[in-house]
Amino acid sequence: MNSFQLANESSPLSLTPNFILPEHKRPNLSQVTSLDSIPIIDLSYYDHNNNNPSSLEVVHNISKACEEFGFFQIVNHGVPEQVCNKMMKAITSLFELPPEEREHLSSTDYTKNVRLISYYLKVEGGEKVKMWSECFTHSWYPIDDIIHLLPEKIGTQYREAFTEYVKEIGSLVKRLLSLISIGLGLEEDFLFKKVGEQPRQRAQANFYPPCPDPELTMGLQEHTDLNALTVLLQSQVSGLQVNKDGKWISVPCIPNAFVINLADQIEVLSNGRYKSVLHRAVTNNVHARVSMAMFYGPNPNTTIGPIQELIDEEHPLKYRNYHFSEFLEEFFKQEGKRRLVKEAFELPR
Ligand SMILES: O=C(O)CCC(=O)C(=O)O
Ligand SMILES: [Fe+2]
Repeated sequence: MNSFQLANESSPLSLTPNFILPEHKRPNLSQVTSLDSIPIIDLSYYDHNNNNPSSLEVVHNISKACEEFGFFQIVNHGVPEQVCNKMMKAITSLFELPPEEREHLSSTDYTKNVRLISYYLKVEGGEKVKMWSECFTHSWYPIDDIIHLLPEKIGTQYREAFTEYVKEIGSLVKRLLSLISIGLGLEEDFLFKKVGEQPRQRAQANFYPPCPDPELTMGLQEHTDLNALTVLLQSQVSGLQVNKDGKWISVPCIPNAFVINLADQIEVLSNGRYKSVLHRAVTNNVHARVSMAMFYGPNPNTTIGPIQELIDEEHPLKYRNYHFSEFLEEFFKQEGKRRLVKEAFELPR
């Protein structure tokens, strides 16, 4: 795959035109603020068997983060550091394979379970501008069915690391969904039951090589995640930015933390109370950056719509009910555009 070719050998600091965004789509990095920050939540203060003040505070802080930012980081979450490190190493090795060895994985067919993709943005005139990233994506449920789909070529290292990682993330997601359910005033297993029967789970390993001019291009264009909840692990190189009240704020790298991102289905289920917010990944010209997004979403046959208990006079019904498969269809229809997927299911005011 020739994703990161430069304009010519003698001028390595110029990008080929197919990576250069029109001016109004560029990251405008000088405008990004680090004054505001997404909350950091220490999960060790939560005791499942005890309604003590510190447990209630954890639930409260998560709920507040979901309302105000749609994003938070968690520390002391119980996932062993070495499991995460192994996963990051395996992803790095995958993207270090010579292009000809990973080329056969790339595909634009989104019905293919395992594939390497390059995202793009369609600009005026229908032209495609490539993002400065490569993403390796596949499902993660049920893990025993997936693991043999991961090609031999990418090695046992990834398979082994992923098998361990997935178990940890599976139970972390369950804990997070119960904390989020309690925060919404629901039974603690509510969201897990709603999303959890044969969920649609996708993993996406993102790779952002150093970019000669980070002001001209983007690692991943602004988007919201289409699933219910995303658990993101990032290497110690910053690049993720979250939109808060129209301003971009950067997400600092904290050792052994996960970034938790509420996605579209929870926004809809919570009738708009919890936010699925725009985020993007920018590049830098020094270090390669790697991240692993674990997307957790409903089965395509699941009916999604605002939870009855969260609708009242003050919070009138905001979205119509739909099968998640309809949502996916709309999502793929908007490929390459600034996606407005959940907006397509909003009810008129
Ligand atoms: O690399 C990142 O930090 C962001 C990744 C992301 O937003 C995604 O994979 O949906
Ligand atoms: Fe995302």
